[in-house]
Amino acid sequence: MRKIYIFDTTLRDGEQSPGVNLNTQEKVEIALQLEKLGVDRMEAGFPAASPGDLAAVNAVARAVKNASVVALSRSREQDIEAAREALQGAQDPTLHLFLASSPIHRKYKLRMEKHQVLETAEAAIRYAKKYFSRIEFSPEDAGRTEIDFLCEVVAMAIRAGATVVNIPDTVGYLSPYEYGNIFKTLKEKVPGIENIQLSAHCHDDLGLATANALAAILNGADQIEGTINGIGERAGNTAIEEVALALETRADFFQAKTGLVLTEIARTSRLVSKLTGMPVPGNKAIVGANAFAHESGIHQDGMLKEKTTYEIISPATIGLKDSKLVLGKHSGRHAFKEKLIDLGYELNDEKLNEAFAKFKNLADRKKDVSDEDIRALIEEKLIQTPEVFVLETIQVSYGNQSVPSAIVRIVKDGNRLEEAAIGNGSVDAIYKAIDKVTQEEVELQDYSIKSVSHGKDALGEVHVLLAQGDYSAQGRGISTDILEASAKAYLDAINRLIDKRSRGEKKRHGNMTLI
Ligand SMILES: CC(=O)SCCNC(=O)CCNC(=O)[C@H](O)C(C)(C)COP(=O)(O)OP(=O)(O)OC[C@H]1O[C@@H](n2cnc3c(N)ncnc32)[C@H](O)[C@@H]1OP(=O)(O)O
Ligand SMILES: CC(C)C(=O)C(=O)O
Repeated sequence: MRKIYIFDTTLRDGEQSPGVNLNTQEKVEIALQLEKLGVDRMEAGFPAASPGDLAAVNAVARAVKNASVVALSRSREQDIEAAREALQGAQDPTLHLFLASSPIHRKYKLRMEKHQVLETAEAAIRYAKKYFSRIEFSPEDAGRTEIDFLCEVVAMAIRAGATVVNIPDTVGYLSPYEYGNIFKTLKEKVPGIENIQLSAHCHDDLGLATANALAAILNGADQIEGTINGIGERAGNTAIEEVALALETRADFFQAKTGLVLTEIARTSRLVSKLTGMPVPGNKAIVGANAFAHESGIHQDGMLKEKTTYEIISPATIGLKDSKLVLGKHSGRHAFKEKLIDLGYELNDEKLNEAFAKFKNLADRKKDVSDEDIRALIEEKLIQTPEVFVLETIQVSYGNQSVPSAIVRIVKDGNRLEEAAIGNGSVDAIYKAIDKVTQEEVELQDYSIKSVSHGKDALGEVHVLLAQGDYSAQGRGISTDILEASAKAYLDAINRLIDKRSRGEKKRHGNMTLI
């Protein structure tokens, strides 16, 4: 199996993500984690960019023992000197020199002719060779460079002493077929190419960074450059975790592997996200929160029967505990029952069906149904008392300049009863309308509300305590809407009061309710 070297540039190209700025301590923390991950080379920064970056690269160079620390430099002596200073103390330093080679960059940015590009790059490599035994050279925007000129540039870099030649698709312009062909052509045409390593550096402007890196591997690339979570300039770089897992999962096809400690991937991803402040999208391959989460009933049923039906990678491979079955409106009974067992509930088929119907109802109104939501649903069911009054609908009118009003429709013995009322607030209006329907004279002694799950669509749980003469009862209501939860709690307490009264179950002692 061929070894593919991993050149991590999270601390350099990754840091070029707009809005990201890592201080020395943060760079060292990430570098040490990258070392645990087992990257072969790590680009720590661009020392000529600022004294702060020079110091940060130096701190990384001194901290890291098991990977080559790399510093980026333009093809200019002053940048090379800055990189030299920054890499002092490194066990195995690499200098990364670059100069653009494409017609657009030559004409507009560098204002150089082809021969000047060749001369400038050669002079820089030869100057650097006095100080560095490992030199990587990158013809920037190689992807849009005339192939014959690119061959000339690569041949020059090899003659001048580069040990790795990198082929950047700087603007993420190429298709995998075209990018792979560049490697094939260089291998066929450039003398001495077998004496150096060829590297791939791709950007994700067209969403092709990982595909292009894999195409490069299929056509002879020895090294892949990329970042954790795919962060980087504009749309980012090849995500290292994607390449590593593609090679691992499809070793049969690629016949190549990285030396990464794959179980460190999830931890590294979280650290990079935390310190760069760049959240990982939920649907991001390998490290996104949904990468091992299954929502639909048919998939969940398959997963419960045999995980490989819907998972090509085990979450343990990247250091995660387990896959997640996320309950939502597409879930089925198998997954729901499994979740209940996890949460400690064992219901018979009839109760399960009832709970499942309630769950589907909630899932229609709520994006994710959490464990707390399910507990709340089940417990509400288990402690339910006979329902004399059943809430059918409420309609509330509220404006900060008008008097709140509510209309409630309640079913009793199969008859629909409707009443309207105004109140000091929306809840007060609802409660007055309910009083009119139930004709029960009750005193609201306590009202509390709390959220039982997270997010804007969290379930709200309302508790009320009602008193009527010698009787008192608590009521509880749960809904994604707090007014509906309030109405349900109030009616629940009235139903319990009626139940207690019918059983002669008195009494309150002071503020204590006997249950
Ligand atoms: C594809 C990539 O990701 S390359 C890396 C990109 N990263 C960065 O640019 C981050 C760090 N950069 C910086 O801090 C600054 O750009 C610096 C310190 C390097 C240079 O700053 P300044 O001297 O103010 O120059 P500025 O950035 O405005 O312009 C770049 C100059 O470098 C030249 N240049 C660009 N690439 C190279 C190169 N590889 N080798 C030599 N010269 C180069 C440009 O032609 C321009 O030269 P000019 O001033 O003669 O026109
Ligand atoms: C410096 C080079 C490798 C680069 O980052 C690019 O071309 O994208």
